[in-house]
Amino acid sequence: MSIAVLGSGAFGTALAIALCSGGREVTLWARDPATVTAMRETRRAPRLPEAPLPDSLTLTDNLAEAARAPVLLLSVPMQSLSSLLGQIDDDLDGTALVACCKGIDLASMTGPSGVIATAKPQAVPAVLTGPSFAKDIAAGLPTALTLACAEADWAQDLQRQLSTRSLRLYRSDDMVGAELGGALKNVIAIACGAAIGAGLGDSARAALLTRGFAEMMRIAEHMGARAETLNGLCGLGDLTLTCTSDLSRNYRLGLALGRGTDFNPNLTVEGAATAQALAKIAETTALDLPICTTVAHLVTGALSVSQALDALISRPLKEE
Ligand SMILES: NC(=O)C1=CN([C@@H]2O[C@H](COP(=O)(O)OP(=O)(O)OC[C@H]3O[C@@H](n4cnc5c(N)ncnc54)[C@H](O)[C@@H]3O)[C@@H](O)[C@H]2O)C=CC1
Ligand SMILES: O=C(CO)COP(=O)(O)O
Repeated sequence: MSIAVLGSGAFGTALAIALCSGGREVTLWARDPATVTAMRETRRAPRLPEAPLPDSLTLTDNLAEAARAPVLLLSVPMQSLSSLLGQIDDDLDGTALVACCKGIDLASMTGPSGVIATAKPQAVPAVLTGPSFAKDIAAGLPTALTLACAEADWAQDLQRQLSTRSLRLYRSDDMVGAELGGALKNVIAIACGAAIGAGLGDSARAALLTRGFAEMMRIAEHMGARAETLNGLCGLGDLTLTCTSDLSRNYRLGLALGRGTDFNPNLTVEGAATAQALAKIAETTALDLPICTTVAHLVTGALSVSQALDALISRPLKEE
């Protein structure tokens, strides 16, 4: 059984480490040859330096070679997925492309499964998502994720191939629901971080998390996802983790905005772009998305934290 992970960031590295258990043949691809050389020498990856790379893990900067594996885990940031797939000449007929990124592509306004379907229509798209920090997966701590694939045989096969003793995958055929859960929770996590950073307290965070989840459900229904999917690991599960942990970069961006402190611009914060996509959707549909649109204005600086909170709190009273 051979698997290639494309993208050597924190998440790709963690997945590659976890999958090396159980005798799988795993390759980790990074785009930068110098990074690959350094990883070979140090057996560490720059975005997850605390985790040693197993001896059995193959490291490469050769994309065409890595892409020959029958299962490819796509672990680059959402806005880079389309360009990554465009660099692979092969049409990947019958290859399983498992998206591990969380967000909405701003160019196509679709999630990862839509990007895959456009770039590689002959491939089998799937989504791996749910509450999990790279650090925990790499350390072998217990983690449960959603593996979504519309093709039943593939879903079962991938679930088996990608589960380990510490990584427990639940199966779903609702790819849109699974990928929306992962994308949308990041936006709500920014809002929750901002509330805590501004000193508004845990009760305000619980309100944002719950009303944010109501917005996630509205968007999911509009996009044809099933409510039960969002109630699972990839929706409610990941929302809970990301809105309550300092390990989350989305939450930490919110904290920095709330506190008025600096934030490292080199960190991957998927919720910032996803919020812009949601603001566009709110503009062009009748969907009521006050928290998501407020976050969109907050991250661009169009609203200050106090203006954002005023805008939310002064909305007309309504039924829950
Ligand atoms: N870090 C985590 O705990 C988790 C991350 N994710 C998701 O995984 C995705 C990737 O995130 P991280 O690995 O954390 O990010 P990261 O910031 O640690 O790494 C991103 C990696 O992608 C590479 N990259 C960027 N553009 C590229 C391109 N065009 N071609 C090839 N490589 C490119 C960068 O060089 C870097 O190695 C995100 O969508 C994130 O939401 C999902 C679950 C957990
Ligand atoms: O998706 C994640 C946890 O499930 C990681 O969260 P951040 O991208 O906010 O760090």
